[in-house]
Amino acid sequence: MSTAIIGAGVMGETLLSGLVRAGRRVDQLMVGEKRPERARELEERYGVAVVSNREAAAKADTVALVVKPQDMGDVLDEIAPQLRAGQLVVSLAAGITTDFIESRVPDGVAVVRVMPNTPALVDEGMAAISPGSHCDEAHLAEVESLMASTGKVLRIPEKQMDAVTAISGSGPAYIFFVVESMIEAGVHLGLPRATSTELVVQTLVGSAAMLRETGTHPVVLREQVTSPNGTTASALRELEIHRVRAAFLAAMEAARNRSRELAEGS
Ligand SMILES: NC(=O)C1=CN([C@@H]2O[C@H](COP(=O)(O)OP(=O)(O)OC[C@H]3O[C@@H](n4cnc5c(N)ncnc54)[C@H](O)[C@@H]3O)[C@@H](O)[C@H]2O)C=CC1
Ligand SMILES: O=C(O)[C@@H]1CCC=N1
Repeated sequence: MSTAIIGAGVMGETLLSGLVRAGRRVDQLMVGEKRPERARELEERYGVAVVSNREAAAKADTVALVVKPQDMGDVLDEIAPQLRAGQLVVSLAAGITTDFIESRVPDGVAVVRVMPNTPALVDEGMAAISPGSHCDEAHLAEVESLMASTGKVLRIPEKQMDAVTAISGSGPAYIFFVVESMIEAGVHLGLPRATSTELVVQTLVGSAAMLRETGTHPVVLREQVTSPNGTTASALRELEIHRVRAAFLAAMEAARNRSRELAEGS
């Protein structure tokens, strides 16, 4: 089964590198990319063929669209004449609905919407997938296997996609923001930057491993760290005073709303 990736920016390369690491034959992969210097970079790095979008659409069994939501209409108009029944189009773009894609491709082309995230680069990705209306179990299984090469995959109803985008699609950015803030705080407290960075990164990795390996609720894990009248309680009081919990809710509502706006083309 050949796979084409159209749009090889951050997420397109993440998908491509994951497929290569998972052992997909490079001669079964191809890339369509608008920027010539970026195309050359990927050819050199992976030995993958970079072809026109139309050639990619004509040749591949599965066509993964990884361009910005605002570019999706143009790309679909460009490749639609090359697509034929039986092919599978997979969109990784925020906001873009399967309805939008299905209205622009020939009948009989199956469509699956995916929301991945960047930890896929280290095979710890979280991808959610939703079928379009002409999609059967084999198509979903194909996309599941595509995304499972770089992490976990969850099947969800498409109406949950905007919320999923706000939580796991954008999620790594919130975590990196927290990490960056904690490292900076360590520097303010007098720690060398390298020491602060090592402390914060390992604390994050250790906490994530506890969540996954114990399956214990995060509230319980937080309570275990919070000694009566101790340091953690003092810190958590400040986070509540500064309404960090409310800020997270507002931030993720904003991301969900932005995903909805992208569906409307803005
Ligand atoms: N970066 C992330 O963490 C995530 C991104 N996504 C989705 O992935 C998509 C791409 O996002 P990024 O990789 O971050 O953006 P990006 O800007 O890094 O990559 C987009 C790529 O598409 C190329 N491109 C644009 N028009 C093209 C065309 N007509 N033909 C061929 N290539 C074309 C650009 O040159 C660029 O290399 C977006 O729809 C985004 O919503 C989804 C989940 C996470
Ligand atoms: O920021 C964005 O729009 C994309 C979608 C999810 C993560 N990055």
